[in-house]
Amino acid sequence: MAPPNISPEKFDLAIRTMNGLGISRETVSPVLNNLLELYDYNWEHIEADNFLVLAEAIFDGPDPEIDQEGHRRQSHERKNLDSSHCNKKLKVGQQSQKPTSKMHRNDTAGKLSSRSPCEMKPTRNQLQSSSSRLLINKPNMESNVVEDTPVDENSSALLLRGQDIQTSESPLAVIYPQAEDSSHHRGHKDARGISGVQPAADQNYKGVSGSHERNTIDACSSKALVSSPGLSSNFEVVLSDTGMGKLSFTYNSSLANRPDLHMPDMASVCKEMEARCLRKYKILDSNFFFMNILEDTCQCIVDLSSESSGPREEGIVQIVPTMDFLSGPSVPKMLQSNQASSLYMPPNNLMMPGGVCSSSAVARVGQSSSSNMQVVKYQPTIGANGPAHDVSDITKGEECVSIPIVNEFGNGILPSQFHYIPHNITYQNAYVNLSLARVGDENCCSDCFGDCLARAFPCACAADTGGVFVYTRDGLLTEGFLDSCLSSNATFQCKVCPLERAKTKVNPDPCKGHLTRKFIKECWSKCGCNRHCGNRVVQRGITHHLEVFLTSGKKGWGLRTAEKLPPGAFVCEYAGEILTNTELYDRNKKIGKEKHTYPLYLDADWLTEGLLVDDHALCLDATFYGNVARFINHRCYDANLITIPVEIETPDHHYYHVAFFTTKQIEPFEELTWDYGIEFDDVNHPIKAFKCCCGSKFCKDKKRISRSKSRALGY
Ligand SMILES: C[S@@+](CC[C@H](N)C(=O)[O-])C[C@H]1O[C@@H](n2cnc3c(N)ncnc32)[C@H](O)[C@@H]1O
Repeated sequence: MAPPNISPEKFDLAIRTMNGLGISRETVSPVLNNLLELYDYNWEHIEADNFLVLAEAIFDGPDPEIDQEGHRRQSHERKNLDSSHCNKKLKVGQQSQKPTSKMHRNDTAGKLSSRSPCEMKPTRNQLQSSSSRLLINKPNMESNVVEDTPVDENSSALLLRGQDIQTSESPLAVIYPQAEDSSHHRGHKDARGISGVQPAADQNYKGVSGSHERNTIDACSSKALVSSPGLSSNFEVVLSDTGMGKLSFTYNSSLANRPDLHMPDMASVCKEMEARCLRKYKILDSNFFFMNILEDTCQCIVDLSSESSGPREEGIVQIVPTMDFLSGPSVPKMLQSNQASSLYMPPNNLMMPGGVCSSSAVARVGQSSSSNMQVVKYQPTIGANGPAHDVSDITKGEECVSIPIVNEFGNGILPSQFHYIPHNITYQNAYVNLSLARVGDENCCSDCFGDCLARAFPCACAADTGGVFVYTRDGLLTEGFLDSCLSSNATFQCKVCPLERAKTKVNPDPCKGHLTRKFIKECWSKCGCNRHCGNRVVQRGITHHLEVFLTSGKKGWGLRTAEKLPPGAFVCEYAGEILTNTELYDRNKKIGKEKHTYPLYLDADWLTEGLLVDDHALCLDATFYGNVARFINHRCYDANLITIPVEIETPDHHYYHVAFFTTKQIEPFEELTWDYGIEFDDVNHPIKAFKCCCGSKFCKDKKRISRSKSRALGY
């Protein structure tokens, strides 16, 4: 009961606030009474900072009697400390001058010293420096415990959250070993397999949340890690050649002595973290891998640690050894631990716990324990982490129509990751002059209105195509134009083309020649017509129903139409990053010959470009940023699509669009194909040609044909 001479409301509030910390009324009452007496029933000091003085007085007591419920709540709270709490703890640790486990050690809870109230009231700094037992946090409205407590939400007052398990040692990260029930991980992994299917992931999340509550890991940071050499309780993520950067996950030293201590394997930690991220941060992306976060963190440190303002060196960080459970294209290439020493030289002078070790020791670490991770420099691969696919619409709403991903094999496989872009975007050095000033009167029809195709006479925009529009009123290519495109397959041997000129430098191959191309010239924004003008087809984007589908053969993914298409119909343009040829060579060198890449030279007018050099010649690369065209597979000669260069916003043909049109009528669910113009016997090409499975009777891949003939003959 509150003494009669004090406000029962205030007394109750103090009790409730302490209750919120798991401290019983029986414990609080005598301490509060003593405090009131000490402070002459002046509530101001006691109420300050959400009864900080009261809580401190209780915790400074010899044996604060915390009731069973309080214990339960406290341990529950401890297990649920999230990283934001830990960050606050970090601040506390940084401010700390000399950690002591208690304030006023000689005082007792029930009998406070006779110092004056001013002397008695600990300053916030004092309190913080005493925080090795007290975790101090702002009111956390997410916690049930604190929610019960009336707290001024606007107040930045600190709230004591009960006794903390922290010791005065403050490891960079503390991982409490848990006996894991792995069953829920399996569920999570399964959910990951069906990318983009949100309900499944969500279901799984609900299913495992209870067990996660019990297994929550405290991960607090406060100051530099003091790790014991030889102690096997470390995860190491070492960065950079010099070993200057390092992520280290180490057991709290008090736990390191526990007999049941064991280092969980990294795979389990990653799985658990993925489950937690799903639960806590609602990361439903089925392609989310915790290892990628670690890798990104390392990459970020590497990036920020360099003063160089040069272009970002991607993929500098690689984590070894392999994490078998992490498979799929989004995962950075993980090396098998036994490959680590042979394929990738570990960095010299790698910092290890307790000092610098030799590279052979590092190699041993890489090979020996799945708990240790090294990060070594390697040949960059670009775009290791990519966005997840939306299986219902790979375009993510970027096009006027949805284009689903269809896998009829039920194996859950999805296309490799890339960023969907409906239009080309410059990568870095490519120069595309889009200025209005460059579009002269002869290159636009500013005096037109409405639909140019409705005019009695073709406008200026038809001049390039012989004074006739190439489109019909139905939005199809005219038969005449389509035929002329199909028949203009003569190649020209260019003596001055960028490929030829560059052959002694990066690319040693002589130019094999290019097709002479007919251009489409569309009306554009500088014209007077409207967006629905019949001479604007490609720029309006995809209109037909298409599907990205997994082919039954060895071609991987392909593109097909879901509707019947007439000849001359626009399907899509080839969208990707606009690169200079030099950038493409560099990129391909890094990617390696074996990987799928999606480049396309913008070579349709190289003949008239004069002394075009590789730094200026352009190409499109849809490997990392692209649209559905990147899925169109090759077919030798009798493909049902043709690419046609399209001039829209730039009057010269240095940069242009590449559009796919149907060459014939195409039935619903027929695969869309185009002839890449590949020379399958060209062994010198920087990109190794695939084994063609186009199925055409005109197939150019002679090796494949002889192989299949041999098979048919039983050799
Ligand atoms: C532009 S991508 C086409 C999309 C690719 N199939 C995919 O799964 O992402 C080109 C790659 O597809 C494969 N490909 C395309 N046409 C093929 C064909 N006729 N036979 C075998 N593989 C083919 C080759 O691996 C080639 O490098």
